[in-house]
Amino acid sequence: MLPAVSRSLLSNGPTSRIVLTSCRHGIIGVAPCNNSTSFENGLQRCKFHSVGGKIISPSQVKGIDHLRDPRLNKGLAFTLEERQLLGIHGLQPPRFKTQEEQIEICQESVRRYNDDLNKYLYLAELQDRNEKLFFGLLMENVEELMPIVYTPTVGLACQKFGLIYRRPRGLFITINDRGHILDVLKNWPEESVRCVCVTDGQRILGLGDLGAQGMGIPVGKLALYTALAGIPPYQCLPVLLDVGTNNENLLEDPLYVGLRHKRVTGVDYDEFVDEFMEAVVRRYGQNTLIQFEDFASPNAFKFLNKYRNQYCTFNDDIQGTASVVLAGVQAAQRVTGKTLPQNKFVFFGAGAAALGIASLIAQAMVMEGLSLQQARDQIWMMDIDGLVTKDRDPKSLLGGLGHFAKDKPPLRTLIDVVNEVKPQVLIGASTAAGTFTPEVLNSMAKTNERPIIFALSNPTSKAECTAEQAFIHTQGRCLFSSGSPFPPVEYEGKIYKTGQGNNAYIFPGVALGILATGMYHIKEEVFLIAAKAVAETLTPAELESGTLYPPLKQIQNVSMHIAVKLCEYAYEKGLASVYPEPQDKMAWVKTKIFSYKYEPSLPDTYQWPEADTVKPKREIKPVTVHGATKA
Ligand SMILES: NC(=O)C1=CN([C@@H]2O[C@H](COP(=O)(O)OP(=O)(O)OC[C@H]3O[C@@H](n4cnc5c(N)ncnc54)[C@H](OP(=O)(O)O)[C@@H]3O)[C@@H](O)[C@H]2O)C=CC1
Ligand SMILES: CC(=O)C(=O)O
Ligand SMILES: [Mg+2]
Repeated sequence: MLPAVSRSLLSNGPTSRIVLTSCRHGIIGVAPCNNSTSFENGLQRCKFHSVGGKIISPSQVKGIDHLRDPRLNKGLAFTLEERQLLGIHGLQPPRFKTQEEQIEICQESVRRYNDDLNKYLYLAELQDRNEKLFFGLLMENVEELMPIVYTPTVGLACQKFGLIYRRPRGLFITINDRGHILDVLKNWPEESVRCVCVTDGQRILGLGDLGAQGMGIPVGKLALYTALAGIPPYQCLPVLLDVGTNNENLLEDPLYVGLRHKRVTGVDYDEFVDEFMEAVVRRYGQNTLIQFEDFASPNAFKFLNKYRNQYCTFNDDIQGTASVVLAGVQAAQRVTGKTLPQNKFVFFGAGAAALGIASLIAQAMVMEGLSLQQARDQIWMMDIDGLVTKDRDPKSLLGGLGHFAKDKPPLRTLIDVVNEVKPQVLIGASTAAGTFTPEVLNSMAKTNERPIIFALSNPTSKAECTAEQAFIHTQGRCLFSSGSPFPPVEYEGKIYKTGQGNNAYIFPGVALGILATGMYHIKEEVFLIAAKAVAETLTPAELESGTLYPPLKQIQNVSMHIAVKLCEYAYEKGLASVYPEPQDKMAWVKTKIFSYKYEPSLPDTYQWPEADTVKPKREIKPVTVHGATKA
């Protein structure tokens, strides 16, 4: 006998047809076919999930699905009633454990691994097994576990992707899918995707071209969308665009899982990305947020400029990084007492991250009264060839780098530039480990009471200097931040905490603000607002301890604060598309937040067969064994 919900579907009248339904839960069931039923890609859409992908139809879930589907699984937290009514009684040990107890066990389990990659694998397996437990564990232990699901360990996971690959997560779209990318996108089982994070794997952290193995990055970024900003996991889609790789080692590696040829470039590549963007909005709507991540610098700038007024998109490496560094600089002003225009900046590395930061800082200086040229004059850029000067070939100066070129002799080394410029702020985004030498750090300390040092390159192995080196060689006076985390440093009896100057302080909150307001395009002001929001959440006590960013355990509050500020901005400027305007913006933002807490698995709507329809007990018939009759 079918449960009541299905029975009611079957009795929809003589004109109804019954069709097989496949939904995002991978569930097959029956549903009536009528005018309100939509067909797409040969399958009927699951009407039960039309409310934000949250509602689960009990009539369509088999008992065992509650243990096998990571979104339904609660492990030993199913009550006796749930176990019996869902038909999973006996499929688990008889003990009951609350979610809190389960989180404690997971904490202990993850700590038993000495190797970070094994911790990563444990967490990936947990996410595949029990989504709410995974996010509960992550959200309650951000400081301890962010370095595992994110930088630095995610870098190692990408490098070893071919070896550790177990279960699919995210969508792989290859250059061979041109012409039917929408069909591939339709294979994604979620109906209510709101955010896409996409990479082509060409510049994965500071590790270079990892091709298809770069998938770990959008997966990690989107785990932070949920863990740091509460964006529901089913609204997030990680995408890897595989156009090949120029990494010779990977091309020869039998474990490599991507297309085994050099990168496709030029018009074919551009049209491929165009088709992908169109396919996303066709399937999920015009204001689906598309975050570009870890593209090589020329492509990063090209797509940002091409799409920013056409789609709801931003480039995290350019804009998110710019915002987090500006936040750190604004926080540092409270210590140094200098206004933004009173600072000179030297950038070591002049790629996507550095140029994004330089441009946003210049914009912020203009808001404090400088002309754009005066602002740019305060900023000195260096790349692998040394100081960026006016005598360079203009065609080699991409992404607006030429705006910062100086009319100076081409100084080659960082120490020469630091000695010449005497900057207040030194920013590394070069992927070149150890380049902030003791000599460079000493020079910063000689000309500044409180030198400001950012070693942004990821993962840890690529940082321009360690936190310890920064404090030792500036006699404990620097204000230091790094892209990947460093433990606190003890120097001459004092403990210094360091902040993580990472765009993770920005992109989750920005995404939450965009979703809450339905903005169609993301203007540069968004990143100025986000920077201010981060800087103002830093308390004087935290600043006193040496860090330029709020502690990671506060990062969920930071994201909400950013989202509220973006709500205020979007409604004031008429950029929001969600109406009516919510009066209490914080309350509104909170309605968007995913809760990792387990919910009852027997919704009120669930109706069980009435007593008279229950199948009677099986009659026990006597059987004959070797001629004798047994009851
Ligand atoms: N903390 C954070 O939130 C973020 C950190 N990052 C990190 O920043 C780093 C750079 O990223 P991104 O800007 O996108 O990368 P790009 O490849 O776009 O830029 C790298 C820049 O560094 C220069 N460079 C490379 N080697 C040296 C060297 N030995 N000496 C001087 N300059 C050098 C390159 O010069 P040339 O072009 O001449 O080769 C280029 O200008 C990465 O490690 C990335 O992980 C990025 C985004 C966010
Ligand atoms: C943090 C980040 O986005 C990067 O290193 O690329
Ligand atoms: Mg990145």
